[in-house]
Amino acid sequence: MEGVPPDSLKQEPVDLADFINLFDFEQMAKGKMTEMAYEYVASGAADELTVRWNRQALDAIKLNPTVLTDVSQLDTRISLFGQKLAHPILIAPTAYHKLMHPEGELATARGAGLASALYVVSSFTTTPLAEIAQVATQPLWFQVYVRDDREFTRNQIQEAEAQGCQALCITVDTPVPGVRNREQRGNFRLPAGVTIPHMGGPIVEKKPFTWNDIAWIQSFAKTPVLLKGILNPDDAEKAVQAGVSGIIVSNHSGRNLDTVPATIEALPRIAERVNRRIPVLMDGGIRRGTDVLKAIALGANAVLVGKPICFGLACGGAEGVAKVLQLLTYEFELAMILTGRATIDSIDRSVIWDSFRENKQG
Ligand SMILES: Cc1cc2nc3c(=O)[nH]c(=O)nc-3n(C[C@H](O)[C@H](O)[C@H](O)COP(=O)(O)O)c2cc1C
Ligand SMILES: CCCCCCCCCCCCCCC(=O)C(=O)O
Repeated sequence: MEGVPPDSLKQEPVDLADFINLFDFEQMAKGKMTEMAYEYVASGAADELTVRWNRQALDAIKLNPTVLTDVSQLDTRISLFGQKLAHPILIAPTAYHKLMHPEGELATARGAGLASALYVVSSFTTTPLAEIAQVATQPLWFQVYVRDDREFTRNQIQEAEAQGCQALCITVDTPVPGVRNREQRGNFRLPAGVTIPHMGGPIVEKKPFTWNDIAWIQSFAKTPVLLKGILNPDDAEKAVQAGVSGIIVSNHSGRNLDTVPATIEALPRIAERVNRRIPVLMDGGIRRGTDVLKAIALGANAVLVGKPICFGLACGGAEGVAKVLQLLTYEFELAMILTGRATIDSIDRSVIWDSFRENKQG
């Protein structure tokens, strides 16, 4: 358990056959992680209203299935920026994987490989990107927190691209972290020996982070640039005007600004404004195959999953991560079959029961 105090993780074997849906992982992970790590992952900002709304809003959407459709040739494949993916479920960037499992991000990358999933590596990775890239068999993207030291950020991005990362997700919703009361009570700190090799030292200068920085990143980035953390349709329009390659509709799992809307609520109006000019991805509360279907129907090209990956990692390392993704893709395939949709392109607004459709279609 290199770099992690032996008592910081409770690694007793679990039988992954016992996990039948994504919610089971959180239950089990609570017993497997230190309290500090569990509170860090599970919590949201302030009163956690947005955390709850992410789930409630997805639950409230009803489906409108079509019967007697030929779904024998089910095809979940998508293409993003020319990259061919087996399915539209990506691993969201989450920090500090060595708090969840001694193999940290290496296990996550292996799990992504087992489940044919694209993995967005956090800039708060506790494992160097070069090592992750060595074990990855699926595409990697890199998430960027823009540093006060912009030369550091430029080097970080160039290093990520040199390691083979195929896109950059610039997180724009966290100029500062939110009011994280549970994290504060848990007295969050990194255990001795766990480091974040791609974040650099402490902040020395509070520098504004604006659209000018996005233009600057695009001036040297060789890979597609996505903005992660868009909720406002006006910002989505500015992102298109700025020439970015894609956006991720996200409220950071309710960890930053509490009381912003659920992402599934923000998604349709953003998708409408973007009007397919660039891909729109979405995350926040995706736990069921039907959630993936609803997000695609309401305008997402793909979704990302955060907390369940952390819990899967804590429960079973690479196999736990893979099991989370396999359960979700399996549920998604069933949802496609049961709604009569054989391809991703055929998942449109008509699969949403009309009380939730903005443009009623009779
Ligand atoms: C424990 C944890 C750590 C996270 N770390 C990052 C991060 O380093 N960078 C980032 O852009 N987003 C981070 N996020 C946000 C996720 O990328 C993603 O937006 C969110 O988790 C999706 O919602 P979900 O967890 O409900 O699936 C983190 C989320 C969690 C739960
Ligand atoms: C080490 C200095 C970092 C400067 C960059 C500022 C970005 C804000 C940092 C927020 C911490 C969030 C950690 C991971 C995360 O996104 C989450 O927990 O959620």
